[in-house]
Amino acid sequence: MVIEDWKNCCISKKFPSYRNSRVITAFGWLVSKREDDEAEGLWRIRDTLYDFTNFIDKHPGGSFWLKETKGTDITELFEAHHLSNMPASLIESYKVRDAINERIYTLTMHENGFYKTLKRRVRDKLPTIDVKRKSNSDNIHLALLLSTFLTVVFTARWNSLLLLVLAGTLLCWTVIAAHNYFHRRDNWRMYTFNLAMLNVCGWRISHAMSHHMYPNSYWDLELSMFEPFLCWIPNEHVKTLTLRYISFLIEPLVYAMTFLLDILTRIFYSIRCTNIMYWHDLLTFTIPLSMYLCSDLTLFMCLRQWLFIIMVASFAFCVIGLNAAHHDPKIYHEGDAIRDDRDWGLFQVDTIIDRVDLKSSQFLVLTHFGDHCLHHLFPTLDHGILPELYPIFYETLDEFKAQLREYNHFQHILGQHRQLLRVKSNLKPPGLM
Ligand code: HEM
Repeated sequence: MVIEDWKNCCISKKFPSYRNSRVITAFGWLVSKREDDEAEGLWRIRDTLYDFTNFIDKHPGGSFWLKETKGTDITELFEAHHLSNMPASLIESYKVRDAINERIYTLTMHENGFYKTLKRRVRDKLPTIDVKRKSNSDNIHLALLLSTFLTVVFTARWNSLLLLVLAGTLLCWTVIAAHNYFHRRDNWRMYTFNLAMLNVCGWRISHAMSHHMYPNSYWDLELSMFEPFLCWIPNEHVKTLTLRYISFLIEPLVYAMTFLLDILTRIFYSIRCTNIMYWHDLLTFTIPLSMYLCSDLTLFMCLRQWLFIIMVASFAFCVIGLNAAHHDPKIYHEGDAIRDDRDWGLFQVDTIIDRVDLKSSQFLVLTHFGDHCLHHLFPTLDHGILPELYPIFYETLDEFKAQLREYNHFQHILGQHRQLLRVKSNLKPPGLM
């Protein structure tokens, strides 16, 4: 079979088959990953197959992670989600046999490579970090949650446009802060992510499993889910000339509709394929319900105001999220030249430019996807802890001749739009630009 050149994926030997589907969903991504990953119906870590069926319900991180990844290669997920050595020592007893075929992913995690070296240093540093920073995050999240509900109630009672916009913005910040929690073991805070029509399980797939593990590659759902409306892959086969310019016009609409489209796609997929709706999808209705119970508004008016709040939240979420770290012509995207050292951690560094203007405030970091590079490398760590890791992060980057790049928000917005226009691949890898 002849594979067109543009389908050569830089981090895997296969073009992900989910990209051939007409409707792209998080669960569809997992289904096709099971076909592509050479895991022979089991769980694959490096070149070994394991059967964790009896461990699913005992997994301290919650059953979701293992249940959903059966039949896939979990090498990167497994390494990035555990800092202690205990999980690695546990897997031996679940070993079945060696895999028949080679791993399809070409990223590496060698013991003396960048990621494993940094991870060892982070593991040693963690016991010395003040846990108060973690409870600060909890307090910020709780304050945001309460303010969101108070503001939606005041909005319904006083019918003010300003309050509607404020409610939408607070909802957006609550959702982003909730993202701090869904990368970890199951906890109540992660469900507050669902308040804006999104779903924590869907995002654990599209964000934690897909985007975090394979950012800016064909495997990254946070690229493919926005296509063809917004397309950041610098490739004329994926991004047509018309779309490059139309994307500028339709961008505000896409931003405002993202949350609504997320739930509509899940409903569509549930009707056409497999049900992926959960009891916690109902949590989003607590917002219109509080408006209805605490004001004299009719049900119709409450629903109208709620939709407006959701659209404001969606717009703010995209302004923050899509201009946070990953899109600029200097950032690695699928098709660009990649550095020779295929270390997974270095790949993360090359696909990110951090936000420099957030660093001074834990509130801003938590609500604006700050400290993004460290968060990608260690997703289960609280955002409050990450600043403490910079000295060892810089030291390790220097040793491996890599660099953490930083922009302010304005530079990111500019860069993201230049990336929407870019169709020529970078010929030099990010480290050598
Ligand atoms: C799909 C692969 C996996 C994912 C995404 C995953 C995810 C997680 C998460 C999110 C946590 C909680 C971390 C925290 O809140 O700090 C966790 C903890 C844990 N997991 Fe997993 N896990 C996976 C596979 C496994 C496997 C295969 C084992 C062992 C057989 C395992 C053993 C443990 C243990 C012992 C803990 C608690 C101690 C620790 O955090 O190191 N996990 N896991």
